[in-house]
Amino acid sequence: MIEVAELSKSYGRAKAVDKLSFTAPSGRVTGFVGPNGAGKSTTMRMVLGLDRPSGGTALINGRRYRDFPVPLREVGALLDAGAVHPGMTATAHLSWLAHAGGIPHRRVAEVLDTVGLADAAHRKVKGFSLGMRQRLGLAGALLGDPATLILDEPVNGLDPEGVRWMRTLMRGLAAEGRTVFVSSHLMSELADTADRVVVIGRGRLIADMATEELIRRGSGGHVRVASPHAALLATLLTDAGLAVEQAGGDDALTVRGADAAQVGDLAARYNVTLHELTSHRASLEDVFMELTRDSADHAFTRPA
Ligand SMILES: Nc1ncnc2c1ncn2[C@@H]1O[C@H](COP(=O)(O)OP(=O)(O)OP(=O)(O)O)[C@@H](O)[C@H]1O
Repeated sequence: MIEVAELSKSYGRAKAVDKLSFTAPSGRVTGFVGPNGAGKSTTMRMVLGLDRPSGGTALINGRRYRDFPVPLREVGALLDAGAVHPGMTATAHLSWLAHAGGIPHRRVAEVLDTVGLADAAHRKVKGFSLGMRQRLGLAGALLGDPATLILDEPVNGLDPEGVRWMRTLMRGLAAEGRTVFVSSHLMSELADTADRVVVIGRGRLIADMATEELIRRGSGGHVRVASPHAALLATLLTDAGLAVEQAGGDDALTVRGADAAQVGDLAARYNVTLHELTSHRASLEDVFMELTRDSADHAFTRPA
């Protein structure tokens, strides 16, 4: 379990992370999402003891990262997949990490196999694609068979097959009881993977809840209804206090503020024939855009 309490980091007068509190439980994939510059990497670096907090605490299974005698056995991290010496082979890089972290050398071949790089074990990293580097970074994170994994944008650079593979792996690691804490600036990347999401913007907590609940709370859901009497139906729905828009084509309407049953019941009461009645849930991406609309990094939106 990762417990972050009132965690803050200032760079001069700028607050990269601002009194952030959340928990990432064990046995779950917790997504950590926010627009570019929201403070995700800074938070992860503080959890990993790489940056010193200006205030607050970050604990992994009740201890600070730097208090673990053999950290690699407790926490595996994938931060910057580019941070590998290009002249090293995959095996040499992992052997060096294993040696430095007090991990038995046999783990090198095991983790290369887990991440699908066994065939590239003796190739130099400079010839690796971004996706292969991500896999190698993940192999490094898994080396000490840790109970906690902290992965910063792990699907970055992976092709669709690689993304699917990474999702399955993350879910498998959580199913084994591990804490999997994974960041992305795209909510959609985590929609099928994360049990919980922690959403931040400008260093502050925006939401911390089960993924399903976050979708439910979003206002992007709507009902699509089509009728040969669309104009009459639109009037009836509007009179009932619902927001109604034309949905493309003369016969179709988009209705917000009611579920499909309520729309269908209302149409039945007035004997209005329906040709279509479908419910559309808000996508996680819709909810995310709604939540973070005002918190995107200024530098990101400022015109060049
Ligand atoms: N070493 C530093 N010195 C000064 N400012 C920094 C430093 N590191 C990060 N920042 C600032 O802190 C804020 C948060 O950055 P951070 O990299 O943590 O965001 P992020 O959510 O990981 O973004 P991205 O999705 O783009 O990686 C940004 O405004 C960034 O410019």
